[in-house]
Amino acid sequence: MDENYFKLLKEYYPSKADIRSELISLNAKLYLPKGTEYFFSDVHGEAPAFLQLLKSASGNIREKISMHFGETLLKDEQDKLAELIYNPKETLHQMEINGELTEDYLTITIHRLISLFRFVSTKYAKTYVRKKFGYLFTDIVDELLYTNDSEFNKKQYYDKLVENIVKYDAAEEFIVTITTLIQRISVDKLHVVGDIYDRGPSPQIIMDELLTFPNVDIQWGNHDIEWMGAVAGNKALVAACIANAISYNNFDMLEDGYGINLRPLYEFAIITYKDDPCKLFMPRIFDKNLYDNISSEIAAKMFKAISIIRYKLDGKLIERNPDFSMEDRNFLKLIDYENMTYKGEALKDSNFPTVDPKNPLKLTKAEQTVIDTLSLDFKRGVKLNRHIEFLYENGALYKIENGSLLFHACLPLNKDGTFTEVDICGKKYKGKALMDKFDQISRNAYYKGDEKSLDILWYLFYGRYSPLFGKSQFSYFENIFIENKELKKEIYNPYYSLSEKEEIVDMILDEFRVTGERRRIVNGHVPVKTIKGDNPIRAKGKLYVIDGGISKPYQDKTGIAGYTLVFNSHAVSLAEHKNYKSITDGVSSYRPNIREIEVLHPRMLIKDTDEGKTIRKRIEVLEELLKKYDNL
Ligand SMILES: O=P(O)(O)OC[C@H]1O[C@](O)(COP(=O)(O)O)[C@@H](O)[C@@H]1O
Ligand SMILES: [Mn+2]
Repeated sequence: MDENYFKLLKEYYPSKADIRSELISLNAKLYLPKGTEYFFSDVHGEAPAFLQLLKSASGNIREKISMHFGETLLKDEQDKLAELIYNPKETLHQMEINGELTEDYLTITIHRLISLFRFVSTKYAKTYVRKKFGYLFTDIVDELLYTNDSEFNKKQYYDKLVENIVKYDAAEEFIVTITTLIQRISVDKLHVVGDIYDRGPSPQIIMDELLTFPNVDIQWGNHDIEWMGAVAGNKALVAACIANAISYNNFDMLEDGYGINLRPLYEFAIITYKDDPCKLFMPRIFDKNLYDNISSEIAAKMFKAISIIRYKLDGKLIERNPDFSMEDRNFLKLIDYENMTYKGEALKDSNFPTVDPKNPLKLTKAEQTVIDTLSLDFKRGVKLNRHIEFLYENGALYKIENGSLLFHACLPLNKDGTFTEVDICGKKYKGKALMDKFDQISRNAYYKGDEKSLDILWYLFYGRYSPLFGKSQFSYFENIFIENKELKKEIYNPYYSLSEKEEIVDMILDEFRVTGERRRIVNGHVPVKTIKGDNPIRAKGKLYVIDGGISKPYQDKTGIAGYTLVFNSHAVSLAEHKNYKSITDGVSSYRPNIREIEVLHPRMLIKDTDEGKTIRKRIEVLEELLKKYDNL
């Protein structure tokens, strides 16, 4: 490192004492226990369940309450305290209505919350805990937290602080502050292994929450890249987002949540498909819209209208990208319009008023207007753009941290277990290089608006060798129009059977240079069918697949409401969530089944983590600075 570097660094440390003080705390920090990492995946727009799991730290806060108050509070009181921590505003509001918000209650509750906060934050350094403080009540929280009320000299001071919080009507705000802190300190890091978008009704609420979270990373899923591509300017992906959303009746999300004006599509659909009942396009309704109620009959017309537009745009994209080798997915070109068949199978619906058999990919003028206006809303939507930007800034195709290699779906493999070479713009990539290339292209699409990169985002959503998709085809056309199951089959990439083997997982971890005694891959994407005996733990514990179906439409298939992975200083554990209702209804008493999978002996300290490595490097540099200090 050259002199200039140290000269610059010296400006941050006005005296040698400053460096020494930093060195002392850094060296000590290495011996604190590692913070708790939470891994979620495939939350698919299910905001209430996700928020519940996040706020309760997958049930961990309830566990802490019972550890701390097990001998002094009845179970019912513990539940109530948990409920207050998860949803402070709503709980206090309800108590006020019930006339339960007495001064006594507020005083006792503040004491309890402080005591719990002290308990959950003991494993962290004071500086770390302080960093989590917001801007409200900072000094008061600090005093209460680090003053022991049993210290005789300070008892009165401590009690007066709490008393005056209540007296000056600040109790409710204070409770909200301290409960948020308890939540924040219980989850040090959040990893979302993809698929925040599609199916469920409110991905925008999940994103709003993630935006407030101090330490979160996202490994993009195929459904995220679809939305990212749409916002970046890929019209075929705009059509896909709208079609997926309407097929699940997510009108509130589109119009109220993201301000996407559906009026042009609506008008176009009711005119064009006036006498067509669009039976095959009825939306699947799991959640009712509160603000934007549209009848299923109209929704079906809109779904069909945008689907035809989608197939046309897909077809054109496939044509202009022969290197994608996706001609067999060019539905409208493959239809035999005389016999109304597709790949030899009869079409269940053959009313295509806007398709010209001689030029099936040509959008009518009205269709063009519809997709142009929708695309403009994707481009301009302030909230949507903030969310997508957040995905770009805090996300990537994969991440490596503390021995975990995280990616959403797969790494394309050949049947013999070797990495599949994928042709991108005339050059072949495989393994880690393939992931890095796709990552870079995803950013070029958004930040530079590069046309080819925009088309590659489409490929990442649907493509045969996309590491985000991992299947032979996405049967969104066949599922609607064709009876024959053979044509609908989506065949998984060999990754899915091969990754059951430890040596394959080791090979992938080696490829990504993930070292260490304990290392693992964490994936989402494929629902783990627990009812059928599927196991989320594979390859002798080196691969976890945590898509267990927080997504409501998938719970019949999985039998549960998903998995979350928790990695704290004691163990890597798998939390199995029973069902959606048990998460969102049993709010306060909710505790998932927790299985400890990798037990860590001795307890894992910061020095054993990636953060520890960074700290050690800092120490090295600071020690060097100290040596040179007088001569700089
Ligand atoms: O049940 P839906 O919503 O129609 O989705 C089914 C489609 O979703 C996919 O599974 C992709 O979505 P996932 O990434 O959530 O698995 C396709 O392979 C499949 O055709
Ligand atoms: Mn997925």
